[in-house]
Amino acid sequence: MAFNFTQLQQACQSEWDAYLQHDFVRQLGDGTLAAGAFRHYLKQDYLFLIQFARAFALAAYKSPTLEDLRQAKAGLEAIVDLELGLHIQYCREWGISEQELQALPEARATMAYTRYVLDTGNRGDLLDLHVALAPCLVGYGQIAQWLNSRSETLRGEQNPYDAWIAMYESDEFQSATAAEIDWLNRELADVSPRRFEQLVRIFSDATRLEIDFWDMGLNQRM
Ligand SMILES: Cc1ncc(CO)c(N)n1
Repeated sequence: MAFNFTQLQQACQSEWDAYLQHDFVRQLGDGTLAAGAFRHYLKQDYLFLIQFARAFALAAYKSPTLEDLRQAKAGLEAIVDLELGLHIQYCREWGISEQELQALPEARATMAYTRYVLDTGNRGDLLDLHVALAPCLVGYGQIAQWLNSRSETLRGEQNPYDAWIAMYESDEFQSATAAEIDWLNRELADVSPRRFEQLVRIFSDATRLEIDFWDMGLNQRM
C-alpha cells in the first residue's frame, strides 16, 4: 500500500486544524491581533528561522542523492534568501532592529520546537527529518490559502498584517511548499504501515509544537 502526504495530514487532522485555524492566525487575518503579540512572534520567528536553516543544512548533509541534495538546498534557500531577508526588513518596519534581533533570548517554545526537529533529524534518517520540517513549510503555505478563503480576512491597507499574508501566498513560497509535498509523496509511497505510524508521530509532534509557537506569540510568553 502506497502512502502519501494527504494521509499523513489526515492522520493528525485535529492537531492540523488547531494549528492552521489558531486564534493567532484568525486575529492576524482579521487585523485585530495585538501589535505586541505580533512583535513578540516576529522576534521569536527570527530565532526559529535560523535554527530551521540549520535543519535544512542537516538535510543536505543526510542526502544520499543529488535530487535529495537539491531539495534540501531549495529549503535552505527559501529560508535564508526569501524568508529571512524579508523577515529582517519586516521586523525593521515594526521597529525591531537587526541588532535587537541578534541579542534576543529564545522563548521556551522556540527552543522546544527547533531542537525537537534537529534531534529528530540527527536520530533518524532524511525522511524523519523532512516529516519534522513539513508542518513548517506546508503549514504556512496552507495558512495563507486558508486566510484567503475566509470572508473575515481583511486584505490590503486596512490590515496591518497584510504583508505577512502576502509573503506566504507568494509564488516562491507556494512552490517551495509544493516541491516539499512532491518529495514527501515520492518517499512515502514506499514505506511500510509500521514506518508510516512512526512518521505520523513525528508529524503530530511537530504540528503540536507549531500550536505552542502560536500560543507563545499570542500570550507573549518567554
Ligand atoms: C514557527 C514557524 N513555522 C513555520 C514558518 C514558515 O517557514 C515560520 N516562519 N515560523
